[in-house]
Amino acid sequence: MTPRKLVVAAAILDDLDQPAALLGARRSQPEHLAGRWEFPGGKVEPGETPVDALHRELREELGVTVELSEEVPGPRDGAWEITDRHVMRLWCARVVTGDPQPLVEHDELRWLGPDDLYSVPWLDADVPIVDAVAARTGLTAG
Ligand SMILES: Nc1nc2c([nH]c(=O)n2[C@H]2C[C@H](O)[C@@H](COP(=O)(O)OP(=O)(O)OP(=O)(O)O)O2)c(=O)[nH]1
Repeated sequence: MTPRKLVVAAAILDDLDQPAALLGARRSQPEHLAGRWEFPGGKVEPGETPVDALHRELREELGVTVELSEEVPGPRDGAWEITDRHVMRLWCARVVTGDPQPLVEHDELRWLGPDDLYSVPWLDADVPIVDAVAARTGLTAG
């Protein structure tokens, strides 16, 4: 069996101590994923560490540098099963420099507060991960 590729992504929060909003990103490609929302990130390239890959992806996709905080672990050795070919690791983050823009792969970004966290059509695999981020960070309504 071919090992699944590792995708790294960020739950970008407006504030790491008292988060009130999570940054969602709408995919513009490929066609079968276009219009669905996800955590910005991408695949780890050979020779790259997961954390280096995440910083690179966020620079390329959103034009920002970030500070990473805790990882949000998934059930498969700390990773989340997102497709039959990919697993994903996810870290909480905050923007340090730059104003996030949908530069490549996305056509819209939106800060989602507790009341509208599920108002966008997340990729199916991301829904339980959004739940985990909300529970872990206290980003929940009320
Ligand atoms: N970046 C990112 N990808 C996600 C998330 N949730 C989720 O199911 N995916 C899926 C979408 C893609 O099928 C896969 C990786 O996305 P990608 O754009 O970096 O890679 P890709 O489709 O070119 O991958 P590949 O077929 O060439 O191996 O992970 C998420 O929250 N963020």
